[in-house]
Amino acid sequence: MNHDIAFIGGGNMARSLIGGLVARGHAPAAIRVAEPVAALRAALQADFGVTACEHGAQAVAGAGTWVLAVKPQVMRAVCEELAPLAQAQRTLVVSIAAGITTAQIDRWLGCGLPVVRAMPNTPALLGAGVTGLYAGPAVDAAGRDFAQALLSAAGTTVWIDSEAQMDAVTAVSGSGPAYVFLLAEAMVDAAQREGLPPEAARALVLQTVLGAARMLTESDADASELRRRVTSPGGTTQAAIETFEAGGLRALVAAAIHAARVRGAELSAAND
Ligand SMILES: NC(=O)C1=CN([C@@H]2O[C@H](COP(=O)(O)OP(=O)(O)OC[C@H]3O[C@@H](n4cnc5c(N)ncnc54)[C@H](OP(=O)(O)O)[C@@H]3O)[C@@H](O)[C@H]2O)C=CC1
Ligand SMILES: O=C(O)[C@@H]1CCC=N1
Repeated sequence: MNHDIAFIGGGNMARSLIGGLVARGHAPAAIRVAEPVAALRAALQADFGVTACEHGAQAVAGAGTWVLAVKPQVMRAVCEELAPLAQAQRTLVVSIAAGITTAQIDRWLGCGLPVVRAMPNTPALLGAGVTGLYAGPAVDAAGRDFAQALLSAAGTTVWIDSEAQMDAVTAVSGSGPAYVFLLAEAMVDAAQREGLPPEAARALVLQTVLGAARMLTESDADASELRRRVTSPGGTTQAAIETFEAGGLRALVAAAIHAARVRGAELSAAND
């Protein structure tokens, strides 16, 4: 199998994936990116040594795998423009777009192609991402293996058997880093409101998030047990946790993730 990879779209997520691939030893010469924004092309070339082109046709020529990394709103037009080349090359297609289904991608590319739907997240840039993967019906074992190897450069991977669940994956882990960043922003703001200088507030919050994430992934205890160990009866943490619970934090998180999942389905329907 030809291991050259063409990215269509060189924005935030493609940049994270390319950074992960190059950091893990994938040859930059075997990665090409199509990206209309000149400044993004220059940055990708300078930072990772990959080849960046203005047009999709230049990037995909000879590439065995295409990673479709454009917004859902332009995916149909991008695919239809590349359909003749997709049919000629019979390429493996990996779409990372939120909401857009493997059947839509296949139809827009002219039908019959192996399409993998992947949902990575931005920690991919550090090799600390997680990707949900779903293989469409035309994907063979070699295609699954290559898609998994590609996304493994970004972190861990989880295969999903039912494509309908990919919108939930998107809502949980695709968008999830933003939820953690929002909590960090709110904690830094609150720390300053309580009188801490901005730099101290930032340093305290960032290391707290990092330390807590490491405990979640490196200790045997689950999140509720780790929380219990911080929460001295009648102490400071209890006062904070009771405030979160009284404010409906759990229901709010559930409603937010539900809204993200519903939005994924809407993106599919609205851009068909
Ligand atoms: N950001 C994230 O955390 C994640 C994003 N995704 C998915 O990844 C995809 C990209 O998202 P993201 O990287 O955030 O978006 P960005 O807007 O940062 O990147 C998309 C890039 O594609 C470019 N583009 C537009 N049309 C074309 C074209 N015809 N050929 C090549 N490139 C083109 C855009 O240029 P221009 O701005 O000029 O339109 C833009 O630079 C989306 O489908 C999203 O759902 C998936 C997981 C996580
Ligand atoms: O916000 C979005 O639509 C994309 C998909 C997951 C993360 N970012």
